[in-house]
Amino acid sequence: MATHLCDVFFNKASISPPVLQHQRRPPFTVFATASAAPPPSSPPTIQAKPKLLQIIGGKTASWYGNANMNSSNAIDSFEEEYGWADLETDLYHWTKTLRPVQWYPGHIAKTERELKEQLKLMDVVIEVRDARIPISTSHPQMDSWLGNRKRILVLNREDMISAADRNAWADYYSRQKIKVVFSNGQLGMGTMKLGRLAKSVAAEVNMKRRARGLLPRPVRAGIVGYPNVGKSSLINRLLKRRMCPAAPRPGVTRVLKWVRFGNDLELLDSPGIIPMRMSDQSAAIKLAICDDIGERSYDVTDVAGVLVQMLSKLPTVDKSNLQERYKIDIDGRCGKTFIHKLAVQLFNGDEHQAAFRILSDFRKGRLGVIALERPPVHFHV
Ligand SMILES: Nc1nc2c(ncn2[C@@H]2O[C@H](COP(=O)(O)OP(=O)(O)OP(=O)(O)O)[C@@H](O)[C@H]2O)c(=O)[nH]1
Repeated sequence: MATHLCDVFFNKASISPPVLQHQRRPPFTVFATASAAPPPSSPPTIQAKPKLLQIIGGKTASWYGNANMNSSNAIDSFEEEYGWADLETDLYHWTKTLRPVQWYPGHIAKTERELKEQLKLMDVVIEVRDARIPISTSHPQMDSWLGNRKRILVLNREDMISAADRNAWADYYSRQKIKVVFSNGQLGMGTMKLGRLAKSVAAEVNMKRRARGLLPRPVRAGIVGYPNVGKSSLINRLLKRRMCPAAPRPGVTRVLKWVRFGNDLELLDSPGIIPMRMSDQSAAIKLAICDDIGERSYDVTDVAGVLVQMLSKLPTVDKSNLQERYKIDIDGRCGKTFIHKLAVQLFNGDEHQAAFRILSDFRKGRLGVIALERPPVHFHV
């Protein structure tokens, strides 16, 4: 008999989880040569959870509601509190027994093949990630595909995370000397900076061409990333024209398309790519929650159940808002019970509809600005 989501929650203590994805994956280096990608097939190592969670991002333990404590008190109390690493451990156990999330439609396989070819033409790659889940939207093979090619990292949907989340990520990447642009593809914030950065790369490329006696040419920038992270919207914002189809569901862009941006740049819009096998199911469930993977790949009730449990545990979420919105107690022990209650209350017992309502509220930002990831505890410099 399949283990129920709630049983998993209560029985997790006896099992050791593997090292979580965000603790495994080393960062890449932008505009540089270092940092080899981890072999995609390397088996997960078992590692004990660190005793003390170090906060990256120059933030103090006040993140967790202890604003007035001195540092030693803060650390003592912080150790006792539930943090991001605990959440990842729980997530591993919650997702372990659920139907695996897998999505690799034909157009993605085709895109992957074509992108590898087009990469040879690109002077710079603009990699777009979802700011709510920058780790889960980083493709494990991207480093090996790109090699030493110049790269600009964009965390899009910045409007969906808090200033504290943003600061934590900005600090995390700046410590690794990675240039990151935060953007809002819907309203256009960050696109001017992105345009400037891409054009400065263009200038560099053409300087080198001139030095070799070649005529200048428009620089080619490929925009790549997971489905539905906002690639086409960013291009439309950059061009100030609706040149690429954009819609609130993954898999809208189906073909690669070059468009011209001024005299200096050519931009390639590409369909979202995703690994053929999602070995990290915690990451996969976050993609499903954020609508960054096709809906046919997951069970909506399972995914909404995990979301409820995450919301009830996340140190940055105000639980009273949720209770007020749905008029149901949220205690974090069983997301599916919550969904069942909501179904009875509002949808004549239809749990699918109730689950969909919760996911849609989260995706539309009705539950507040909520990031599902924070920078890893330890990282390579
Ligand atoms: N809230 C918010 N929504 C955004 C942002 N950027 C894009 N969107 C919305 O997200 C949805 C997906 O955007 P697209 O530009 O189609 O995403 P894509 O990465 O090209 O998607 P694929 O075609 O699946 O590869 C659209 O409904 C956009 O309006 C953003 O910064 N904030």
